Amino acid sequence: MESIIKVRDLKKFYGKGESQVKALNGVNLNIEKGKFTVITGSSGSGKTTLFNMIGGLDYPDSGSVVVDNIELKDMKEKQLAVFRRSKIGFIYQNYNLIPSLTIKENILFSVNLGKQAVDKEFFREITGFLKLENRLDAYPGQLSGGGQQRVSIARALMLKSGIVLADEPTGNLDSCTSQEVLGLLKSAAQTYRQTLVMITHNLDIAQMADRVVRMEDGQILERTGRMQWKTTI
Ligand SMILES: Nc1ncnc2c1ncn2[C@@H]1O[C@H](COP(=O)(O)OP(=O)(O)OP(=O)(O)O)[C@@H](O)[C@H]1O
Repeated sequence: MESIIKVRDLKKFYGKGESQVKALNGVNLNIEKGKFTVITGSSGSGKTTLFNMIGGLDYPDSGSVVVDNIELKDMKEKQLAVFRRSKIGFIYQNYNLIPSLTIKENILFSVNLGKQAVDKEFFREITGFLKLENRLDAYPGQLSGGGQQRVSIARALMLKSGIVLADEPTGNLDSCTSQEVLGLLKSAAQTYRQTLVMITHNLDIAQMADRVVRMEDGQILERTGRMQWKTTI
């Protein structure tokens, strides 16, 4: 199986001396194309730091991240910004919608930012899939939390980037809405052949994934059997 994301001996330390935090302490990870991977682990284990490295939002101290055959550490800030816009659909806990734009404008925001042509047929399909077709002229504040998260999923999918990174996407939703939104996100990722990487504390969500990797103290533990884990270093 082809790995679309390859992380090699990735390190990111904060601070110096005794107070130094090894947020990523030699992470190795291959993520297969088209699969749904969950990254879980306790608070402070390094999940968000890893997410930021894979998404080209921050530079590591050492090691390498290759996304879709692109080595991220070789890129300058501006190139990374272009990479993020074109290659990654981001989904966050707080939705990150622009309140003064309509739902339609929010969904098209990333595509317009990247100056990509809008595929109108795909837009109709995605908004139908995510049950947003009747809310396109509304504003984010007029939608429920679940509705707003469906908008951010639509915005990520519209990029057709192939990779969707989601950081606790249901963290602000009740459990019933979480299930609905996750079901839609998972089936949309499958239908549109996206590689979905999701950070979550929620073990119910982890059960829906093709693969679960757990982080601890800046390292990846891979499941080797029922409730057994080993480091990948
Ligand atoms: N900018 C920073 N400056 C200093 N320390 C940081 C910084 N960012 C993260 N850290 C530290 O690095 C470690 C890993 O943080 P990270 O946010 O990646 O963990 P996490 O697993 O995502 O935690 P959570 O589940 O609480 O979001 C933590 O000890 C955190 O305090």
